[in-house]
Amino acid sequence: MSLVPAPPSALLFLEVFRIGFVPVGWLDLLDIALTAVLVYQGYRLIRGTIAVQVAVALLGIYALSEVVRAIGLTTLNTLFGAVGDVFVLAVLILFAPEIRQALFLLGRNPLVRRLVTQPPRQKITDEVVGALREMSRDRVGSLIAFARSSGLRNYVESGTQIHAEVERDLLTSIFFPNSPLHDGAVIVQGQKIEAARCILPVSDARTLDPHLGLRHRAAVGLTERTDAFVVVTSEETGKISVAENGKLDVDLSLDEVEARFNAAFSPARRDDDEPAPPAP
Ligand SMILES: Nc1ncnc2c1ncn2[C@@H]1O[C@H](COP(=O)(O)OP(=O)(O)OP(=O)(O)O)[C@@H](O)[C@H]1O
Repeated sequence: MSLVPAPPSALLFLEVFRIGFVPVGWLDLLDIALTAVLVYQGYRLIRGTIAVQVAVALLGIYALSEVVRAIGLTTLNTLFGAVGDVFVLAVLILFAPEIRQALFLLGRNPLVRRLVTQPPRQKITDEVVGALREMSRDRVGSLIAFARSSGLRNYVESGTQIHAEVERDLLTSIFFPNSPLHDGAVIVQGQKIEAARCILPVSDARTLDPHLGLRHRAAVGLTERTDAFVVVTSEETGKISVAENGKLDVDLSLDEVEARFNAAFSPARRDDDEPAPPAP
């Protein structure tokens, strides 16, 4: 009895049909489909260029070498063998521009981009902290809500849709006092500023400082109903506050805000997050 485990391909091989006495399995079908896609994409890439003629010539040489080998022409076979040794190198050199373009296109594929690029969270943090620094210094009132697991669609729809990158200059322009969008809240979902001028639910919690105005109460109100993370700059004092889980922390430094932001969006934190308390 053999103790050597069967190769995975043998385990996965499930016969679908037979061509004569040759069994065809799911793996073969997958293999054929992937090869077809690859060849088709390669063809699309070089279609209409001189590379087509080069590819045809190379295929011709390859076919000829196989014929020569099959019928046993020794001298020619040795010659083609020598060519075969440098075949891969020749393909790489001859098709360098096409290969570069294919890799470039592959890198632009959203699926691959997701795998190979870091999520730009740090960039968002930097942009937001930069905007908060400016708005706090210039005493510009602002209210920015960051969606986490609870969707904020209802609130997004109450405002003006933007769907733009999170950038410091855009945030400061939105909240600039003369801007038509400065009233209300900005909502960030994922990597985008989804909307501005959004109306958030106002908290009437008696535990809040009675001097707090509507901007801060709206920040708390949203976090009572959802697990959003909200930052506020006060127009009156320039202080920066963070609202989370129905609580407001006032007068935080930029470093503290950054730490809170990073903690709120770290994957570990998301997993152990308590659900937001129900709306009162
Ligand atoms: N429900 C709401 N949703 C979103 N934004 C709101 C809401 N209510 C008020 N605001 C925003 O808050 C602004 C009013 O701020 P108010 O002065 O009452 O608050 P505050 O908490 O004292 O803030 P600040 O310290 O900046 O003055 C409004 O101009 C508006 O932009």
